[in-house]
Amino acid sequence: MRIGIPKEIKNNENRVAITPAGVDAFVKTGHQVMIETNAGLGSGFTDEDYAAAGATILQKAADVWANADMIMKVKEPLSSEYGYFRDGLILFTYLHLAAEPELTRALMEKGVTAIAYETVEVNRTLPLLTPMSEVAGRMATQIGAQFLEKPYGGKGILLGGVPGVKRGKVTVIGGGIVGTNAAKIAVGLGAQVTIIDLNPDRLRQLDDIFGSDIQTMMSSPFAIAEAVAESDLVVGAVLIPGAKAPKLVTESMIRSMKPGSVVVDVAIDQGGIIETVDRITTHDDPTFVKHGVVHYAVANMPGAVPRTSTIALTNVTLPYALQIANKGAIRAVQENKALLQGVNVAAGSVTYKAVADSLGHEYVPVEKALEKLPSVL
Ligand SMILES: NC(=O)C1=CN([C@@H]2O[C@H](COP(=O)(O)OP(=O)(O)OC[C@H]3O[C@@H](n4cnc5c(N)ncnc54)[C@H](O)[C@@H]3O)[C@@H](O)[C@H]2O)C=CC1
Ligand SMILES: CC(=O)C(=O)O
Repeated sequence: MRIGIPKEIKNNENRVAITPAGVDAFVKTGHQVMIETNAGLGSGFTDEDYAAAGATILQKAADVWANADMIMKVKEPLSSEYGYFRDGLILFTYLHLAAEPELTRALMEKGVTAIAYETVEVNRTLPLLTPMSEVAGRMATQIGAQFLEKPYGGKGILLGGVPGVKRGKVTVIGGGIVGTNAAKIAVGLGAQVTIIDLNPDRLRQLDDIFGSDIQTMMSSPFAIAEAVAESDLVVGAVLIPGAKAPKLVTESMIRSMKPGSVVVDVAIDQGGIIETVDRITTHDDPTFVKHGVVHYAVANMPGAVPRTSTIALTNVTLPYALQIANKGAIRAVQENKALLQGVNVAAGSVTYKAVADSLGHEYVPVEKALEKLPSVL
């Protein structure tokens, strides 16, 4: 199979979908890898590194897209890339389609087989989301702590306090991978940490992990309102796989926070859980202030630490990408249930139920959609 790796074009997105080690693995199993020039530079990998591993370096993104059977990316294609879509193309990347109606329509209209990293599922875990959630969770507290500083618009507190001065309060809503990692850093800084989740088993696990370092609370509008009002920093870390995120933090809850407090809505890639976050922000201009509260809503947080993130991401995506390359997309997803659950769009239909429901499209089970595809894929 011919695998194409374009350079990422999202604001400050310095990750790349493959490392030289990944190229080596593809080439050694008989595949061809084409990579856009300088695609890896932001992550510290040069064209020479990729060429030495056996990749062909192409000067233009258009040539990478046009010559590849499968495109591997990090972030969802932007509108300027929709023109590269074509019938039969396999796209393997983060997609977050519940928050991307136009992209979904373009993939459907052009007959792309779109496999989303974030919905590949193994035993109710999301192995291709996990490493980036680890990165974003850790960053969320680090970033929140920075924006609490006065020069960054915050109320001017140190989360850990100092002897004789109260510690700051951090509320993490959603105690999964992002939430646990945000809490880890917050506890490490010495903050007072509350984690809110809907799943009692998860709350028990968190209690076992953190002991008396944190407070756990069952999720309800009442509990969230109470915790948010008292918090210096709120981290939004809820996920309902594939679906648009529920708006759990309302505008009146944000109004109840003290001026200079900070909210970091990590779940923004699925639409966000904070009602007052009405736009995605970028690493260039990451915050805005509403009701006196600093809002951070960057949808590609790990893009700011690309070296760590590229290696962590490709560690988990490569084994699945190799299966697609070795067997073709149809047989690979038929033989691997985890990968099957990654298929969001195929043969012009939405094949992931939560995405179809969120966007009002008809849901077509993957197996049925695959019957319409030519067996060469
Ligand atoms: N902005 C960015 O750069 C990044 C964003 N993310 C996003 O962060 C979000 C969280 O991801 P993960 O932690 O990996 O998901 P996860 O599935 O590990 O955790 C989600 C948690 O939310 C909980 N939950 C569901 N409904 C809830 C409710 N009503 N109230 C409280 N908790 C609720 C679940 O029980 C689960 O524990 C996702 O949208 C993911 O895509 C992940 C990485 C980077
Ligand atoms: C998960 C995701 O969308 C990211 O790492 O950018």
